[in-house]
Amino acid sequence: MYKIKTYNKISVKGLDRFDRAKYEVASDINSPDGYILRSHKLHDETLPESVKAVARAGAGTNNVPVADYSKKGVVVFNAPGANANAVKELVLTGMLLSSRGIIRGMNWSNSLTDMTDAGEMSKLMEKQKSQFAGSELMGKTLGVVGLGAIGSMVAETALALGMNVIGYDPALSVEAAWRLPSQVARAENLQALLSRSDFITLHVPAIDATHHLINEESLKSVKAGAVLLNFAREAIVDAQAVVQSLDAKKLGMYICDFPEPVLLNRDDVYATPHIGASTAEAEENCAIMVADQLMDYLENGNIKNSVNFPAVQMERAGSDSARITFCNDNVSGVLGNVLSVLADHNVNVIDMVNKSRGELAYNIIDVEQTPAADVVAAIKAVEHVITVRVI
Ligand SMILES: NC(=O)C1=CN([C@@H]2O[C@H](COP(=O)(O)OP(=O)(O)OC[C@H]3O[C@@H](n4cnc5c(N)ncnc54)[C@H](O)[C@@H]3O)[C@@H](O)[C@H]2O)C=CC1
Ligand SMILES: O=C(O)CCC(=O)C(=O)O
Repeated sequence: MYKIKTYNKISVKGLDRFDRAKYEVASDINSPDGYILRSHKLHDETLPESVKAVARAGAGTNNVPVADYSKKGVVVFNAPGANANAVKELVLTGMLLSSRGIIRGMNWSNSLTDMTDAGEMSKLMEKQKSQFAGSELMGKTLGVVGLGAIGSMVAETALALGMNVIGYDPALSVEAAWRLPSQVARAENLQALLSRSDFITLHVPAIDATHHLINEESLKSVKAGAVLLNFAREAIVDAQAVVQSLDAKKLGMYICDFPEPVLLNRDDVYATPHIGASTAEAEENCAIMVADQLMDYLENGNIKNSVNFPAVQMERAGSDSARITFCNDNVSGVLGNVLSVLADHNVNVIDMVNKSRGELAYNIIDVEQTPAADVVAAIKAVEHVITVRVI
């Protein structure tokens, strides 16, 4: 029986993927084999030794101490692209809210509670509506920082609305580059993007390199009146610097998914409570994707969509065979030493795969018979081997 510990509200559609004959799934569970979580922060928690994999039902993994877990041989999965459409739609909403008098206009309408005559209300409305006039998105320039799953969808939608789109992404993957519409112009650097954009939207991960990417210095480059949208992470923007820029009438508005005390109760800030991925569809997509990945790893050792391990997939050699998986420091000779252990114990290898990523290597070896406990112990004892499983 595998045990899965859940954190946060995980879609039932995803949890239903786990066959309850083989899996116990609960928020309160001892010695779990795996975790499924959303934004719950794991940095200050002790990881039980039983945990083999952690599945983030979403995109960002900054709430998981990935580097520490890598050292322990714990695979961290995420759900790339599974909530991108939900975020894209909220970004679009943010752009529309910032360019039209929607919120102020609705608040004004709702304040007319003393009026009882519909005709009088209509007259007043026609007289006052000019204070809520706005501008259109068509023809404006959108700068997209980070052109991955979300950034590319936002860019595509903006182009369809008749906007000009420029993008900046120094780490763009080949796959993401193929996905990108050819009309997206490339900015040489962040400063060039900021100086040309009427709207700036951030879609980068929260990593050391993006910490306070938007700060006092970079905000000097924005066009007067530009709207900044942050549906990525709080840490990417220095909120204090944003407030200074808003007060100086440089930045026009800040639309974000991360309220901070300094941002509250301002007409030029709209802050939603981290609801970018909070749609039924996104929650289901993410939960289903990571549940499937977690099961395939626990039951077969296959790895898909990990942020710290290589992608490794191998068909089972046959129903009579057994599977050994192990992960090790990515140094030479480890696989050879493990194969020597198997040879010394007359364990015949049928099929195998070995891949590495950064400082880690991961291996799947199908063998003719289930290895005895002393063979597993001997593999574990090989220098640089981190974890071993027989499945
Ligand atoms: N508000 C919300 O609820 C949600 C927020 N997010 C946040 O959005 C981020 C992006 O999500 P996805 O597009 O799905 O991820 P992704 O991994 O598909 O795309 C991220 C892109 O950022 C680029 N990048 C990395 N460093 C950069 C830098 N210094 N400058 C410019 N580009 C850089 C990468 O090359 C990549 O193309 C996530 O890491 C997460 O923090 C994601 C989903 C929901
Ligand atoms: O699960 C959530 O609601 C947060 C989504 C998110 O921020 C992400 O996927 O990176």
